[in-house]
Amino acid sequence: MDRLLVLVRHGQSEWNLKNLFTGWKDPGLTELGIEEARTAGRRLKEMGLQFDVAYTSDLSRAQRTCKLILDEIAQPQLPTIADQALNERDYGDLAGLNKDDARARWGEDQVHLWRRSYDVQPPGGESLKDTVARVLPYYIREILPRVMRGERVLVAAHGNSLRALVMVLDGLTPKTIPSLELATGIPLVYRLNPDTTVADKKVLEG
Ligand SMILES: O=C(O)[C@@H](CO)OP(=O)(O)O
Repeated sequence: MDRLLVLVRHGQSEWNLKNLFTGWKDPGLTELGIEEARTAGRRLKEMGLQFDVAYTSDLSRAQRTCKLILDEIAQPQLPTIADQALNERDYGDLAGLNKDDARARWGEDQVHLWRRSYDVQPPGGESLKDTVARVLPYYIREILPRVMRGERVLVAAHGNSLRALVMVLDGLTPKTIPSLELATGIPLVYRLNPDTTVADKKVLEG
């Protein structure tokens, strides 16, 4: 049985381009982001991958990425479930601020802690730990049972909601998670063992 789970971060957004903290704000994709999403779809197509269901967040950059991928793999009508549980980490009061301006104001180290540490919350927002606490139950309840039944599942979501999932799948720790960066539009192709651990992981880049 093929227990296939593919994770893809959305293509470049307008706010990625402007270097703004985004979180639950809802900017669209840039031209490059659209192209990255199409390229992700082409890579999945080259691997001969098809899906039984897709999951995405409540935010348009992930939904558009999902749609562009499904168009590319000729599955435009695939059942797609959008849920807030897969949204980006809520950046709280940082949302809309320029990341370089934030470094100038609060210092490189503090901004890095807010962006990449496991348990430091940005002001008014979620730490990665908080994000894991909402993404993981949704994964266990909604997504994992399908994968274990042999349904092939695509998840198009966000840098930090997917870092939360990859942390669990790859067995990363609060110490090792800060160095994990997920590039836009690069599919992570997982195959799971019958006990839900990872049998195989491929990163579809280049
Ligand atoms: O701004 C955001 O919401 C995220 C993803 O773009 O940024 P960061 O990489 O800083 O966590």
